Amino acid sequence: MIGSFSFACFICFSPKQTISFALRSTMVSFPTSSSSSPKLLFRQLFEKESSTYTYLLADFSHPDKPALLIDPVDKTVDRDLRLVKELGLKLIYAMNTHVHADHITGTGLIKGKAPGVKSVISKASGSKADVFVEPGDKIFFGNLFLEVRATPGHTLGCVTYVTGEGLDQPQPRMAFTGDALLIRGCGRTDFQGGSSEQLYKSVHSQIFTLPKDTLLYPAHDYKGFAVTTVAEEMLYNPRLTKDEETFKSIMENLNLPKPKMIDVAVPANRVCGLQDLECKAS
Ligand SMILES: N[C@@H](CCC(=O)N[C@@H](CSS)C(=O)NCC(=O)O)C(=O)O
Ligand SMILES: [Fe+2]
Repeated sequence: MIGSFSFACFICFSPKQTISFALRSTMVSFPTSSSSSPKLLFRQLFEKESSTYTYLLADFSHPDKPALLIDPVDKTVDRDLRLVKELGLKLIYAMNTHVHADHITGTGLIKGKAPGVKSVISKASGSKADVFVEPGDKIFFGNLFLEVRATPGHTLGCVTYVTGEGLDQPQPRMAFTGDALLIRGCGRTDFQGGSSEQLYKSVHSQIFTLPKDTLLYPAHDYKGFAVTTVAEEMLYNPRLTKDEETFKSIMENLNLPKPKMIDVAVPANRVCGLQDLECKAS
């Protein structure tokens, strides 16, 4: 223990939805060596059938240890909830970066197994969820927050969640890019409102403008990578370093087969995955 202090905590999803309350807290020592902040607990989890990354983030210095999951997968929900329990965290949000086409989101199952957890997705996704986020919104967990950036192009409603700026926030910043930016690649743009023109603009205006040392964490990796940085992708991304016309031509000629689960996954994910009884209509 290194001291105690009072502070205000804000839960703020949009300028219109702000709840604030005062808390008394005790700072605890740095919980993990995998994070660059004294408060953030961070875990990168992998689902091997769809090569999906799920991210667990928590404010470990807050008495409740509030936590969130980004892009949970239905098949690994039990693993993820076990980890949350083992670490003594209170899961408050199960979030998606977009409507996934290759696997069923774990958010619906999580809501069934851990009542009180709220599902989160962008308003632009047109999907059901408890909380709809828009660009600029902040999703607080304890004293930490994620900021929402719109990064459409892979799908219309894709967002990137970026750790907040400021002394108490993790440095370097971390950005969870979904399928907008993959390590040395990017999401395909040939279905679900995809647009290569939009994706190019999204990455260049919303991701490549972040500080160069920002750690980028994608929703998938098919090549064995785990993390990259803005600087690395601006130098070495084989698609996004090209000019816009070349990028569009690359994307038009990918000729990828449709994801095996697309016909099951997209309809399920539009209603927050399996067991969506608690999801509110959009
Ligand atoms: N083979 C997989 C699907 C692979 C795929 O299409 N991945 C997507 C992200 S999931 S929507 C993608 O955008 N890939 C880009 C790329 O360059 O590979 C399956 O059948 O599920
Ligand atoms: Fe996707």
